[in-house]
Amino acid sequence: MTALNKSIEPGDSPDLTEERASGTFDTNAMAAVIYGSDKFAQRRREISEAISKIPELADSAPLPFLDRFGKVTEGSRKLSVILENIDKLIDPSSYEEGLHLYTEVMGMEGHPLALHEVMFIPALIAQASDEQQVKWLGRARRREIIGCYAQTEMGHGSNLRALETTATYSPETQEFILHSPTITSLKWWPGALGKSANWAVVVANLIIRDKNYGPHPFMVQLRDEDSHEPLPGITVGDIGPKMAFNGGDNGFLGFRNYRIPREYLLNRHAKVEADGRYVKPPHAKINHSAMIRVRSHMATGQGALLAHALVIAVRYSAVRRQGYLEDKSREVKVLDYQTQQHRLFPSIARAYAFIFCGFETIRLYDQLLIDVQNGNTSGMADLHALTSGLKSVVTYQTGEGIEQARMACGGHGYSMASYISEIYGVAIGGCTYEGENMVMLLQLGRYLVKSIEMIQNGKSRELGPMVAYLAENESEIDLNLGPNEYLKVFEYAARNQTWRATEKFQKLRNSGMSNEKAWNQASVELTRASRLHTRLYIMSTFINHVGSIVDQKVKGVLIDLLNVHVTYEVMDIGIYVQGLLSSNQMDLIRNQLYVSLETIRPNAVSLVDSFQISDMQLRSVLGRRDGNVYENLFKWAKSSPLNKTDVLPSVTQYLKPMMEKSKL
Ligand SMILES: CC/C=C\C/C=C\C/C=C\C/C=C\C/C=C\CCCC(=O)SCCNC(=O)CCNC(=O)[C@H](O)C(C)(C)COP(=O)(O)OP(=O)(O)OC[C@H]1O[C@@H](n2cnc3c(N)ncnc32)[C@H](O)[C@@H]1OP(=O)(O)O
Ligand SMILES: Cc1cc2nc3c(=O)[nH]c(=O)nc-3n(C[C@H](O)[C@H](O)[C@H](O)COP(=O)(O)OP(=O)(O)OC[C@H]3O[C@@H](n4cnc5c(N)ncnc54)[C@H](O)[C@@H]3O)c2cc1C
Repeated sequence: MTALNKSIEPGDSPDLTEERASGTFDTNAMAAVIYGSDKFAQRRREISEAISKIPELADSAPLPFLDRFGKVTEGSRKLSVILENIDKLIDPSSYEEGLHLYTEVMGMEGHPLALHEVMFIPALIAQASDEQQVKWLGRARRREIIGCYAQTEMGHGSNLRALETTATYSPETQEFILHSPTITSLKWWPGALGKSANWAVVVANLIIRDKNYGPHPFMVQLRDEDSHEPLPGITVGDIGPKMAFNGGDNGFLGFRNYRIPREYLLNRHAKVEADGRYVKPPHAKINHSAMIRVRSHMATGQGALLAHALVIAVRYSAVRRQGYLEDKSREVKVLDYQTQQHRLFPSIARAYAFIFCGFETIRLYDQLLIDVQNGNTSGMADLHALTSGLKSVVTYQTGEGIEQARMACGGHGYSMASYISEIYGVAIGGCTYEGENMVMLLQLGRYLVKSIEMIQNGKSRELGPMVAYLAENESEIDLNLGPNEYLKVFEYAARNQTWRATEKFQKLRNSGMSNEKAWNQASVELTRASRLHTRLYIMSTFINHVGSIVDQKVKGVLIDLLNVHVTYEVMDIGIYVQGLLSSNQMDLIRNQLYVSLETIRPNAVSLVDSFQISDMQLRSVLGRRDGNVYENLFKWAKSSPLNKTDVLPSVTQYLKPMMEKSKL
């Protein structure tokens, strides 16, 4: 019989082999579900295999032992090896294959092309005219130039309308003059801006004859293409070390009356004619499209980060033995403790849920892109609201899940040998970038309030499908019927909270308070509504996705995982459903959750193995596929640069004299 879990190999820790043998489904079949097709899951495995055959693609040292300079250099070194071998490794026209290659080789600490791929090229695709694409897109795709996306300034990131960088049109020379008038107007944070990029999409206020037309994207050359020196009028550099992404060079950028041709305004949607006439775009917020794209991809991206931490924590929990249950002759795997399962299994469910929900959101984005290219911008507001809420909820919950995974690994989780703190630092960056989470929850809040106002004005029929439930009456809940009933519980909670928050806002406003003050005073309640609405969306896409799965064994275990998800999520929002569920019903759900944890237990390792994250990509001693943790932990510690000598110079120079002095 072939093993269902394809990861069993001789020499593996017997504890992990035992776990893999208890799995009830084929992990390759699950990987096909996670990565969208059997073909792509297979390609991922082939790419990982091909990478492992090129020794220069391996890290030259464990990344945690490198300093900042070493990390930045290592990223560029590996990038050059990738590019020398690219045709052997991937189909260069496949974005997904490229992403897998980069993730595996470069890791998550940042590299010179990260923003080039994630924002610069997408901004050119969405915002450059056909002519401009001929000029720049091919060069960017061939990596003749390295680009970044420079929008945020030292003084302003959230409030785009207050950006200070100006691009003033000069009809005489047909140029824009870029200028940074203050310290706070320096571009600050853009990834790869500091040292790597030689071009940037720069967001600046378009000024024509003293009139400010708001932020617009411009294509700007920053550095000489031969010498890589900054061009005259450009001040650029690295902003220093960060919580994570320290292999990346997030940068600052200032302009001193820096001139670019009129044709460098990215003008697919808005234009400036030679005489200075402004041609309006079809939608006022069309310049935000690069951000909507990244936000649309963040659910899968964050799901993958959560998956990394869970692979580590679940595998380690199956080899870590501590304490006893009934059998006092042998310590128990910590994964057998209910508290450990409660800490980890709902996060496994969330990782799957985020990935599945991400598929749907990316599909919506791809459709919107086609619609917008055809002049139809009607879907923009819906997707903006949805992705604003989604990026906020998935980044926050991913951060929570990763931190729980770290604690689930005890002391060794705190060591960089686990690598979990790096994953955490990267993931929680997402709470801030692409729109600070509270700010984005409030964007969704605006949309929800407007939806309620439509209902109040008798326009329920005009509500989009995602908010139609706000107009429904609640029905009886029978919790024995499965996930769809839990969905109704969530609908109840989201509907109730959205109405309450909206009514609070309206009441304050009707009392004579200004719109802004009333909004501010209702804003915590509004963010709560946005979170519930978003969690409802995540749950419903999870349910729909599981419903569409054909492989019965895979579907069976995903239904078990869905049961963990729905019961955990409903327990987690207990305070919002007190009016709907009795305490007996809450007890019933709590018990269902405990039963579902036990049900999922034999499949826990197979569920995380199915993410098929190679050891190279995981970079974790605790999460190793073979489970041989202890001997490798010792090896890892011995490779610390501090252990190169038995007596450190700092001891000779400072500690020894101190101890000698004390002896006198
Ligand atoms: C496949 C791989 C692809 C992706 C990657 C995958 C995964 C990611 C994982 C890892 C990524 C790794 C590396 C990347 C790392 C970092 C990248 C980070 C890059 C950045 O951070 S770029 C900078 C991002 N900055 C922001 O997000 C700023 C946030 N602020 C805003 O967006 C705006 O200021 C705002 C939306 C909060 C407000 O905008 P505004 O002032 O212009 O508007 P108003 O408040 O006045 O609202 C007016 C009106 O307009 C509506 N509106 C706003 N935006 C939109 C929109 N985009 N579309 C449609 N409608 C919009 C708003 O709702 C209002 O409507 P109303 O009807 O009046 O209520
Ligand atoms: C790792 C990383 C990578 C980045 N990469 C890029 C990049 O490539 N390109 C780029 O241009 N930028 C980038 N950024 C910048 C990022 O997009 C901004 O930092 C982000 O949009 C938040 O803006 P801010 O820093 O101005 O936060 P602030 O707005 O100053 O937030 C501070 C606090 O104020 C609150 N707040 C602000 N406004 C409101 C409001 N209206 N209502 C209620 N509360 C409010 C926030 O909730 C938060 O608690 C990156 C940032 C990070 C961390």
